[in-house]
Amino acid sequence: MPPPYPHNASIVVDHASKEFKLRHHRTMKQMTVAMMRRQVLSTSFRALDDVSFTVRQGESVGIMGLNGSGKSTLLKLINGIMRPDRGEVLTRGRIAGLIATGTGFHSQLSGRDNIYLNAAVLGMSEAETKRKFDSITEFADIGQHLDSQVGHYSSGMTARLGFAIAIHVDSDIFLADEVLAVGDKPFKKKCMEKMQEIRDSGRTLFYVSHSAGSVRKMCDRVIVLESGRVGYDGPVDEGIRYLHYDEANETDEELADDAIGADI
Ligand SMILES: Nc1ncnc2c1ncn2[C@@H]1O[C@H](COP(=O)(O)OP(=O)(O)OP(=O)(O)O)[C@@H](O)[C@H]1O
Repeated sequence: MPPPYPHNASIVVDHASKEFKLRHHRTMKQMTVAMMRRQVLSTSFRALDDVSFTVRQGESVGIMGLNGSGKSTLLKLINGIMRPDRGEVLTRGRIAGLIATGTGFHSQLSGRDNIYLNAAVLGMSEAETKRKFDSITEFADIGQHLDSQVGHYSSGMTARLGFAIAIHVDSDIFLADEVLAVGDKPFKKKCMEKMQEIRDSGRTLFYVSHSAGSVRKMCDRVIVLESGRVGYDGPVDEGIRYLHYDEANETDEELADDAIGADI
């Protein structure tokens, strides 16, 4: 990462913005009619608006905020799936993680074949994948479904396989988006333990979550996004207070996640 960025920076987001176009008409016919009537065909919508922060190597950062506030978009910029329209997003080292369940999977291939395919996409050699294969399948714990096509997997099974592969990539930065959203309780607990291990190994952890409990357990800093802007960036407890995510407002699901967070 070139100067003026700090030498120990792992992720630098520098005045980054990302816009999407919202089309108001879906079909060619609707668009033609709208054009003839001189109506607006689309409007721009800023999902991320002048976002800046730096994450040091080894920091674990929780990304929180309401639905649609731009968390996944931010992860996609960091992962390199998307580029910012303005500003810069720089990362140092190898990135792994689960940012959208099932991305990179080929639905007609078996779980077994997808492990090799997905691992290769994430930069693992065939020999490395072979070496780690048993450990990956043990973590995913999808049993006899390993040889069924992934298109027939439940969302939880797809997430299990995706997460199991991602944690076996030797990365410097680990991105996790809602990994706990679809897994069952034992799997959520296993994921949390694994992410704690990742954090304790000195890798950078970037963790999107709505669960105050798991962020409290996992992270030493919280960034809160509000309509695409950084609303808060600082210590975890204050961030959670900023969001008013106190126990009184939490759903059963969040309380269950908190319990898992407290378990480990
Ligand atoms: N490819 C896209 N095209 C158009 N709009 C998009 C696209 N991707 C995201 N958006 C919009 O950008 C906004 C931010 O979306 P994003 O998925 O980043 O939010 P989020 O904070 O991760 O939400 P959630 O908590 O619901 O997962 C949303 O309004 C969403 O509709």
